[in-house]
This record gives sequence, C-alpha cells and structure tokens, in this order.
Amino acid sequence: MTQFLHYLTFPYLLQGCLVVLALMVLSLAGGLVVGLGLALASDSRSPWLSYPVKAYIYVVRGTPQLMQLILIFNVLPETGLFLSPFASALLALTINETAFCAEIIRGGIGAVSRDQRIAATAFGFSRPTLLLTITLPQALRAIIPTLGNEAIGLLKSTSLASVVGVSELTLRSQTIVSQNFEFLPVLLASSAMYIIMSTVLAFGQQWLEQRFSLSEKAKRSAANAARASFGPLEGGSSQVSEDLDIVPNRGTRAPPLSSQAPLLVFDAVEVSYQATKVIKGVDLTVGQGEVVALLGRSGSGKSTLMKTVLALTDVAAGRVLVQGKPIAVAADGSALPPGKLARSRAAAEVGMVFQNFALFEHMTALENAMSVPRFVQGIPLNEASHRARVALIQVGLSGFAHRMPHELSGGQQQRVGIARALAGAPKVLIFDEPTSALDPELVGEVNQTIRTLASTGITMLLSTHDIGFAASVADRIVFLHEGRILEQGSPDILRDPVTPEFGAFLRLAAKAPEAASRHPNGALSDLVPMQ
Ligand SMILES: Nc1ncnc2c1ncn2[C@@H]1O[C@H](COP(=O)(O)OP(=O)(O)OP(=O)(O)O)[C@@H](O)[C@H]1O
Repeated sequence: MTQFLHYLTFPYLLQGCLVVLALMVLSLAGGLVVGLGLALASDSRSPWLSYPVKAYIYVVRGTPQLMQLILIFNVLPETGLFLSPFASALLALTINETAFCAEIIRGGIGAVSRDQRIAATAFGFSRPTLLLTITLPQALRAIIPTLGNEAIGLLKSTSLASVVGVSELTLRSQTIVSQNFEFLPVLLASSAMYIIMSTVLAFGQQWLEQRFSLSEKAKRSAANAARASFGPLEGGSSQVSEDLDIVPNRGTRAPPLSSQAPLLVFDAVEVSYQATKVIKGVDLTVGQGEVVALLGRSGSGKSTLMKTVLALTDVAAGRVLVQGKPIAVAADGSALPPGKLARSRAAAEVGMVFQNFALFEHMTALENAMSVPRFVQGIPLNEASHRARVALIQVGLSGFAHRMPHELSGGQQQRVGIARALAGAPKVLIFDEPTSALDPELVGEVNQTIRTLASTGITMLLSTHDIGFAASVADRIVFLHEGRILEQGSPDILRDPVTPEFGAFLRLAAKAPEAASRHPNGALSDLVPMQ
C-alpha cells in the first residue's frame, strides 16, 4: 500500500499524466475543429466535396490507430518532414479524431429537427447564421454524451504513443518497472491515475450535460424571470399601446386595399416533385390587407403552393412575386446563390407560421420571438427584445416569455410561432395549417389569435381544413383541387359550390363534428349545403 501511494504521487509519473492530458486535449480539440468542417463537407450537395471526405473518413476509421501512428512516425521523415515523437503522436491521434468527431458531429446535426432548419431558412437566416445559432448549439448538446465517451477512449489511446517513444504515463511506468521490477505497485498506481483522469472527464461530461440540458435552461430562465420582472411592457403602459401599433388593432377589419398593387402574385405556377406535377398552373393574387384562405383536401397542394412564396420549393414553371419581385431570381433571370437568396427572403417581409410550430427548441419563447429581428434583420439586442415582447403581448403570452417550448402547450407553442413571425414586422403572414397539429381543445386559442390579427388589416394567406374558421376570418376562399384552383370567391361560395369537387369537399368537411364545433358562429352545417 505504501509503495502504491508512493508511486501514485511520484512526480515522474505525474509528469507522464500531463503528457497524456496534453495529447488528449490537443488531439480532441483538433479533431473537433477539423471534424466540424469534414461533417459539413460530407453532407455537402457537391459530390466533388462529399465523396472525397466520405472516403477519408472511411479509410481513417477503418485502419488501426497504432498503424496510423507508426506510419506517420516512420513515413514522414522520408518526405523530408521530421517531427518529434510527441508531434508525430499528436498528428496521428488528431487525424484519427477528425474522422470520429466528423461522424459524431454529423449525427448531432442530423438530430436537429428539419422543421427548425426550414423555418430558419424561410425567415431568411443565412447558412452561417443558421449553423451558429440554430444547428450547432443543439447538435453540440446532443453529442455531449458521445463526445465524453470519445474523450475517455482517446485518453486511453494516448498510451499508444509510447511505441514511438513519447514519454507519457505508460512508457514511464514501463521504464520504472524495467529498472526495479516492482510491477504491481507501479502498474496499479499508473492504472489508478488513468482512472482518476477518466473520472474527471466523466464528471466534466455530466456537468456539461446538465449545464446545457433544456430543463436546466428552463430553470435558469425561470429564475431570471423571477429576478427581473417582465419590465415596463407589462401592465398596459402607454408604451405598450404605442408599441402594439406595429400591427395596430383597429377592432374591426379594414376593407382590403384592392386598388394597391397585390402583395403576392402567383402567375401560372407549376411545381413538380420528381416526375409528379403537384401544382398545375395556379394563378392567384393576394391584395394588400386581404385575408385569403386556401381550402382543399389533404395532398391538394396547399403547403406546396405556400412554400413557393419563400422559394422553399422550386417552381418548375411560372413565377411567384412578393411585393412585385421574385424571391429566388436575379435581375438577369438567373437563380440567386444561397447567400443572396437568404437576403432576398429576409427582404420580402413575409412571416411564416408552420403546421408543426417549428420553434427553436433551445430558445425560450422570448428568444424565439427575438430570433428574426436579431439574427436576420440585425436589430440591436435591446430593440429586438422589445419587439419580441410586444409580439408576445399581441399573442397573449407576455407571461410566458421565459418558458422553453417544451414547457408550453401546443396552442401556446403555436402562438409563440405567430409571435416569431410577427416580431419581424412582416407585411404578409402565411399560415400553413396552423392548427392541424393541435388537440381540438387547443385550436380555439390559436384561431382566435389569428382572427384578432386578421382584424388589424395585415395581409394573410392561410391554409386550413377548418371551414368554419376560414369562413369567419377570410375575405376570399380559394379551393385547390389536385394542384389547380377550381373555385374562388367570397366566403359565400361555401354556401353555393359550383363544382362537384368543392361540393363533395364541403360535405365531407361538414360531416366532421370537431370541425363544426370549432366554428365560432354555430354549426358548420349552417354554412355549407347538405345534399
Ligand atoms: N418533398 C416532397 N417530395 C415528394 N412529394 C411531395 C413532397 N411534398 C409534398 N409532396 C406531394 O405533393 C402533393 C401536395 O402535397 P402538399 O403537402 O402540398 O398538400 P397539402 O394540400 O398541403 O396537404 P395537407 O393538407 O395534408 O398538408 C402530395 O401528393 C404530396 O404527397
């Protein structure tokens, strides 16, 4: 025991631990930095980039680390590059780490929901901003456990450096043993040192997991909210009513300003997925201040048509104009490159609300609402926060600003989604079936929020399966069937469908009792013909 304790505190072995830690920390850091680049390149759409990177990862992961170490130590001098044993070992370990970290990071990025990335793209986040503010923070949180494992594995792998003469812990233990033959105390002491270092790493991993967990962030946000009250916006100060004029609530809906140029124009739009045409020549305009509701069966193309507004899906023929301009096309008719396309989306002043909310899960309600002013419009922090708070008040969620999405009901999450769209001060709001992912009892609060917004005179294009709601909110109903507009007109067309397809659609919808119960002014059957 005395011998064991003697070696456990033996400076020669402790210095070996420092070499182990230096090798581990430096190669992991290098592996993470290069691995991030490799992860992004391996997911690149360009095969010239992705295939070589995939091949590199395949080869590095498939060869023994010891062989890589010996190869680098012996082959590099033949090319005229002489590295110390430590540098050779560090290079070999780092190369190995790049491949493993690339795959770990790629897995983390893949774990971030696609909906969030689509939402950020729709709002005009540039690719680097999307990566830094949405994808990486969530990916890193997801990979902490795997990364902890990787760090511990790497700590042990540093012992391989002993074969090229790096004087790390294993080599130092062997040196002592070869001189005094005290195998047991020396090897037990060095093993205990490895275990102590691994334990520190495991605690570090646990701390990081805790620190970056969503529930921990929720606790911190709640504590912050308790410390600093919500501020002057709460309680209906005059500042609030002034600020709410971002979207002034006039109580009753202003008539559409049809004399002005339309905000949205769909001109003979066609969209195909692979060989299947799903939008087949749609002509539609949405005037300023108009609320247009798209109705149609599931699969009729409502979401696809809405996605064309922000160029989230390619248009095969025709054009879509927002405020008179195409989003994805340059003046010379060429397609905009990604950076310019993101700026074009941001400049379009379109706010979008998604079927599945697509909230940024690592951000509080306030941060979600701040995201567009802050990361897309470059508005300073204080003003972005102010705008976001105003938007949260508009959707009736001022008391929930510091809640994380997972602490909100579906209806509240969707209202945060609406606040996020509003905080960018859009000219047009697009709602893609905003209530279809909600339990029936939560639909009312979201519909009421949309109705209130509609009464302010903001331009809206919305798709819904809820005919009663469409009738109560829209100036114009548009019926889409198999990618074509079959009928459109005032909500009165709901009482008097012309085409058999629209009649059949309305009868089918009228049979759904939950749809009828959602209609604010009575049963849906009052509105639609029952044949
Ligand atoms: N990414 C895609 N790849 C291939 N086909 C797709 C894709 N997205 C949609 N489609 C197809 O395009 C058609 C229109 O889909 P879309 O989602 O626009 O309909 P929708 O009217 O919004 O339906 P729902 O009311 O169920 O949301 C459907 O046949 C659908 O299967």
